[in-house]
Amino acid sequence: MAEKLKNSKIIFVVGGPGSGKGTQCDRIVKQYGYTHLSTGDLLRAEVSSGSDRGKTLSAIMERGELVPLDTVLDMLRDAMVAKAAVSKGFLIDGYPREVKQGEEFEKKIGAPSLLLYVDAGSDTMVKRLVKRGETSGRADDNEETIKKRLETYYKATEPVIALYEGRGIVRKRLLRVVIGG
Ligand SMILES: Nc1ccn([C@H]2C[C@H](O)[C@@H](COP(=O)(O)OP(=O)(O)OP(=O)(O)O)O2)c(=O)n1
Ligand SMILES: Nc1nc2c(ncn2[C@@H]2O[C@H](COP(=O)(O)OP(=O)(O)O)[C@@H](O)[C@H]2O)c(=O)[nH]1
Ligand SMILES: [Mg+2]
Repeated sequence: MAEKLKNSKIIFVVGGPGSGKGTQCDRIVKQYGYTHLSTGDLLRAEVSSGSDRGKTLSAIMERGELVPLDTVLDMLRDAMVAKAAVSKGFLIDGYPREVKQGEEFEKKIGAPSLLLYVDAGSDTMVKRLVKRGETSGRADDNEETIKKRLETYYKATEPVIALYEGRGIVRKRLLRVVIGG
């Protein structure tokens, strides 16, 4: 199945909760026409479907914890395969959330050519999320869950950035030349 994805360009978009990943991805899609896949959105779609799996996921997300690796990776791969034929490249928003997620992705799908790091201070992230919570309807945009999400981010996700920095593919801004036009 992953055969179809062999030549796909992949960009990981990583940053804390509320750092602006979704906002940056929308801008990149408008300019470059990449396919934006947010793993958080894929998970929320499963929750809204009302399935048993969705109910388990929703409880994990409300605790601000990470969903089991295989669940996210299967959903992500299915979504990528569905778009492979028409996509110029993929913006994978909110993934990997932990080093292991990155390793498994590379084994099953392929290596990213770039990691876009969306950086924001924790006070800024909290303020934005509380504000977004006024209208987002998201069960995890409340102060208690936001605190947990930040803890999870600093503990599990920041090491992902260090890993890819070691490979020299982390960028804080996207240059036109990098994304190829
Ligand atoms: N690879 C992933 C992606 C998401 N999640 C879970 C934990 C997150 O807290 C929740 C929501 O994911 P989002 O990416 O939507 O969450 P963020 O906290 O980054 O918020 P945002 O929409 O602001 O990016 O889903 C996960 O376990 N594994
Ligand atoms: N002031 C300001 N707000 C932003 C910026 N980028 C995103 N936001 C807001 O911050 C909130 C979180 O952004 P979002 O893109 O959903 O972040 P994500 O959680 O990383 O996907 C939203 O309400 C955005 O409107 C920015 O550059 N400046
Ligand atoms: Mg988002």
